Amino acid sequence: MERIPEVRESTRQFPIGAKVAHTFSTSKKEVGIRGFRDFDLAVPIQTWKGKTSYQEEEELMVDAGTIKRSDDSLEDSGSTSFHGASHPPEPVDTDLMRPVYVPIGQKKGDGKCLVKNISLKGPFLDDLSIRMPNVKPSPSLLSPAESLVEEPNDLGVISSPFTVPRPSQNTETSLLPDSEEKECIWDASQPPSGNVSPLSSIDSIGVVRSMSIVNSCTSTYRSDGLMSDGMLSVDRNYESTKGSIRGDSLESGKTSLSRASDSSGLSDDSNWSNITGSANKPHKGNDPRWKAILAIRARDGILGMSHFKLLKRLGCGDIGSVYLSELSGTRCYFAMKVMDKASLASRKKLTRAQTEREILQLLDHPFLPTLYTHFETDRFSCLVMEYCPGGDLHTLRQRQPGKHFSEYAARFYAAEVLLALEYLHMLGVVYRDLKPENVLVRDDGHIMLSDFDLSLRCAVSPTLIRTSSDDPSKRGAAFCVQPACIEPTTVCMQPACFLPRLFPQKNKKKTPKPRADSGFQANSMPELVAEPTSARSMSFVGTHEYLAPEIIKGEGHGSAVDWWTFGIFLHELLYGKTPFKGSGNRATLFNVVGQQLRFPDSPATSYASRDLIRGLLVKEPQNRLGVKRGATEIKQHPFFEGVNWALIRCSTPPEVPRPMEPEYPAKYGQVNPVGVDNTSKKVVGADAKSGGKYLDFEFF
Ligand SMILES: Nc1ncnc2c1ncn2[C@@H]1O[C@H](COP(=O)(O)OP(=O)(O)OP(=O)(O)O)[C@@H](O)[C@H]1O
Repeated sequence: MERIPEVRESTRQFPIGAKVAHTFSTSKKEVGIRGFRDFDLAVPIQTWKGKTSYQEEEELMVDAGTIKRSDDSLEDSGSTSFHGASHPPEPVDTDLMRPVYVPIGQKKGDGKCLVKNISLKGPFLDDLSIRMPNVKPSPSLLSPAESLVEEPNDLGVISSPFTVPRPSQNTETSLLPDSEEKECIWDASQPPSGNVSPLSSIDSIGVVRSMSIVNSCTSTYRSDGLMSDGMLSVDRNYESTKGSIRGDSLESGKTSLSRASDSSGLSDDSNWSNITGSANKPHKGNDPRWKAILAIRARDGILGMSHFKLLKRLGCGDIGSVYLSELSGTRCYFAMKVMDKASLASRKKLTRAQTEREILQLLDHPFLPTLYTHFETDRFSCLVMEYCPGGDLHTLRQRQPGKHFSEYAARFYAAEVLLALEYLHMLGVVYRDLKPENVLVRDDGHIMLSDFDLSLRCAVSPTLIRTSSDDPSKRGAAFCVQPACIEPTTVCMQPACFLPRLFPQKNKKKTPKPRADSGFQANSMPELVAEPTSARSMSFVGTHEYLAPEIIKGEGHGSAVDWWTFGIFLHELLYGKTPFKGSGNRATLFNVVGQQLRFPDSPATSYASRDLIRGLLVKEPQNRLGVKRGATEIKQHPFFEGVNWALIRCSTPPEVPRPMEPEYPAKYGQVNPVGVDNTSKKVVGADAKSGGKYLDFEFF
């Protein structure tokens, strides 16, 4: 059983002006804070409050053990400045996610140290001791060995003194300015390439440590093969301000949060939209919306705001608002996500927006959104996507008797989501934000997984595993060995849809065997394993009730988080609630990490469904169902027995939304984002907000 983490009752906060101790004790043990000299410092200075967005950075100074505001003088050559809280520290509260703000930086030429970023660490005692291997103290503070390290420049910013372990896997570098902060991912199966800073190491307690530094990260390779460090991350806006209430339920409004890195600039590749054709989406060839887009493009050259009528706001997310829009005169409807570029920049959400766009560009799958075009105006960045009139699964669930889906419906939606996740993993995309709110229902009742701004892009090497009955070692490689999901009486067999002719089912009820033994059924079936199992991120990303334990614990996470969230998702569909929800976010996170999974007494569910959820909600990611062979092994679970994976898109969904009303414009009028005249493509002034033919509304 897992240890229930202790609360850091004795964590101190340091108000401005306070003297900062070099060490302090906790209820568990003394945690070393070796002081500013080494920049080996963990200073909790600010309590994070649930929905607070820290947008305006304000420098706080740590000066010889004293925290000051940035407007105080920085004369002392030993001073360290760091971006800290945006307002004075508040009294200590009991919020679980109290961050430990860690200044990191480097000495400037004048002896001052500008620290660019801070990191929010997890809630546990171990997080208090944070090694800061990236930081280059002043020569006078260095040991002789450390003095050999290359000197920092004197620009006052970290220029990139550290080595990205696997640059080829950092997929976010292409369009961003050098000074961007980026999430750094790495392949945990490989030692880092290039020069690792001699200062890189794991801390004394062996806890994964990572810091966000401008455009760089550092890594440590542990002898057990796990990367212990290497993260580019800072986002104090890590809880989105969305939190909207959907449906009538108290548990609605799950909020995505992100401590992943954000950037301060977005590339303007406005040409991109107009080279996006069906060429990279071969399955869209017969789509009338593609044809309409292409026809306009052939006629007018490029597509822009003036080609669309915005009819209705569908919703508002953390990085933009989504509008139902019509490609004028075509009766083709789209969902247009409109993002205010200045707002993105000021809120450091540009990287998220860019990630989402890049991922959308990749997709061509029936259960994932089609990005029809993208364009930029002076003020806005717009993504034109497929419109889903059926709302989201959260709302749909609220309408079900007992506010939960039948097992039949849950299986259907879960199966489609599973295929979407499988496809994403094949593309090297870890989705990270699965929840019913993000599963939209198309006009035909099939699903569409939406919202990729929290996703992680990483490298993946799809592998075709050919097993052979006469090669036991290879045979084993294709088997799903997930003891955690297997109870003594359980058999994980190939579902019927995988067995026609090829693999006759063998008395599975009479002779239950562990799944490892049942793997013989696949003894000649080639299997594609396309799971980005080695990618690791240190970001704190997701939605409280859906966060995987490894994310909460800050251990580094990879694609297994999607299988965890898939388990929570299935639980919510079947029972109408998530399994670890507590009285607040703090309690929820504790439950996720430490509480055993227990199923509600009602509604009654099948053993197979519970077994699957149990297998997915294994706290240790390495033992979780799906982690070895991805969706393939989940598809083979008995819960999905009978699912015809290849033809599921042709099956009849549990519910089909009412047909779309044809006269949207008449009903809704035409609406327009504030400041945009989509007939002239000009940004118009404040006058345009009042009156006129457009309805105006705010963005965020
Ligand atoms: N393709 C679509 N069709 C119909 N409605 C959509 C579509 N895409 C988004 N929406 C609606 O717009 C809302 C905002 O979506 P958006 O993806 O911007 O943010 P989000 O899902 O709320 O999350 P986040 O804050 O993480 O971006 C959604 O909640 C959904 O109701």
